[in-house]
Amino acid sequence: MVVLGSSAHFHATAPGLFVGIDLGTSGLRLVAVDGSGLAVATASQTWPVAASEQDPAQWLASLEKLWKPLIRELPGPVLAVSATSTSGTVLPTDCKGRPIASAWLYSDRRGSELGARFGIPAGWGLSRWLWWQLQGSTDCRLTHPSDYLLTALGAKVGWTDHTCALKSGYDPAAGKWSLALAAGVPAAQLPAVVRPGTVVGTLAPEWGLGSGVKLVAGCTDGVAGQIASGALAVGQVCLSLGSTLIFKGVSEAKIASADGAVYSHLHPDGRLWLPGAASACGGAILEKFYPREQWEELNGCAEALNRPTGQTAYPLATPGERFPRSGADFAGGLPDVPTEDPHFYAGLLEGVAFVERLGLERLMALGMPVQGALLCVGGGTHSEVWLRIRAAVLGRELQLPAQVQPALGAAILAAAGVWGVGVAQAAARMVRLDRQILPDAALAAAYEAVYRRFLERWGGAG
Ligand SMILES: Nc1ncnc2c1ncn2[C@@H]1O[C@H](COP(=O)(O)OP(=O)(O)O)[C@@H](O)[C@H]1O
Ligand SMILES: O=C(CO)[C@H](O)[C@H](O)COP(=O)(O)O
Repeated sequence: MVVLGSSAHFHATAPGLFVGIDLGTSGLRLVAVDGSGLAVATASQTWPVAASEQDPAQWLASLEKLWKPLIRELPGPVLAVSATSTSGTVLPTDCKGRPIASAWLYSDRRGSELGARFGIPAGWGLSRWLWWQLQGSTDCRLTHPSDYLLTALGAKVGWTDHTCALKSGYDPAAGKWSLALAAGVPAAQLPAVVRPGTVVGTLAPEWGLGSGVKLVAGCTDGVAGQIASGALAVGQVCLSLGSTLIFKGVSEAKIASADGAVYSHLHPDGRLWLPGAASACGGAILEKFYPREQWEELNGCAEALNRPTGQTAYPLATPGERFPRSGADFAGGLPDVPTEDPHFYAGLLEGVAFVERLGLERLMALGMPVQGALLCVGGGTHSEVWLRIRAAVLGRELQLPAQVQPALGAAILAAAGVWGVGVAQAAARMVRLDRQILPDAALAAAYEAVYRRFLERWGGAG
């Protein structure tokens, strides 16, 4: 499905636009914003969620389909474009940057046993890359989806950014491909690494915006969501509830867990770290049980129920979890009422909120600083009742940026590249908070007791 949109007004004070592209699990999204972060046009296309591969020809076809109508909508000149994509997804290309196979998604388990022998954390793209090489295709270059899209738009070949590079075996502290090289990946397959926000080329004329539009290195979708939330100072936390649940904070020190499920990206501005982790428990569970058209009605039913429902689910759409529990076979558990019962839907919302709290507590125990309100982004923020449940379970104020999408994070990187400023500085100009959700004290107390039971059931180490 293709959706186009445009904003009714345009900030005349900001003479130039920035386009952010988000190549996600469930589709492609484009946003054009002005220098104050106001969206002036959007376009998106959804596609069926694949477990293992995506076809780069499909990405390009979607980009071409969305690009023309988007640029027709624009009330001013575009200054720069950047892109974000799923973290851990790898794409083999030839030396000219042309794909030579499908992209292997972050959720594809091929290579995981092989990777474990080299100490590669579960889910990292490096394991898939090793597996790909075993198939005999060694004359190829390791590329990430966002690098590829920018190359297709005209950027030079042979680079990636340090956030996409992390799960492909790059050590941002040392500035070296340490893990990839130790696992035996030939250096010739590995791209040069740049900081997100670095100008990597100019838009090719066939994309219809004239000359001089800068192409700017992007980042992973988790980091883009964090940039879009503005959570870039020490102690700030971004919770991104989309198909998955991504936790990200900001710290002075690098934080990691022994199994690699908790890791730290280098802050795009350097020096600080972005510790975090991702859970497979997230919004995908709703997709599994209910068509999207029913969600609003179900939210209304959940609103009308007496909450807490008393359910202590750990909802996973498919077996396999990374954090706060871990295990390829870990299957979690669903609410113990029929799916037609509104308590089932509400129990799913509550279960995700409990997992979110457990995740946050585990990150804090590892030393991640958490100060003030939590910033929330991702499709899950479209549900009011879910936001109120999350605020009560977490016992903290939630804040929502006006735009809750990773594509804005990419647009902010594009602006930082053109303005020649740090990403935090660009975000301070472009991220606007929309509203806050305060935890209801009585509800929070009631959820505390249910969370204790959730912990007895799921709070183990595994
Ligand atoms: N109205 C809604 N009510 C409840 N959940 C919603 C609603 N709209 C979106 N969501 C949640 O957001 C998820 C999609 O989030 P999104 O950030 O768009 O996806 P992705 O992670 O694939 O990029 C859905 O799976 C669903 O759980
Ligand atoms: O689950 C994901 C797939 O969309 C996220 O990309 C991911 O795990 C977050 O990764 P990162 O912290 O590297 O951005």
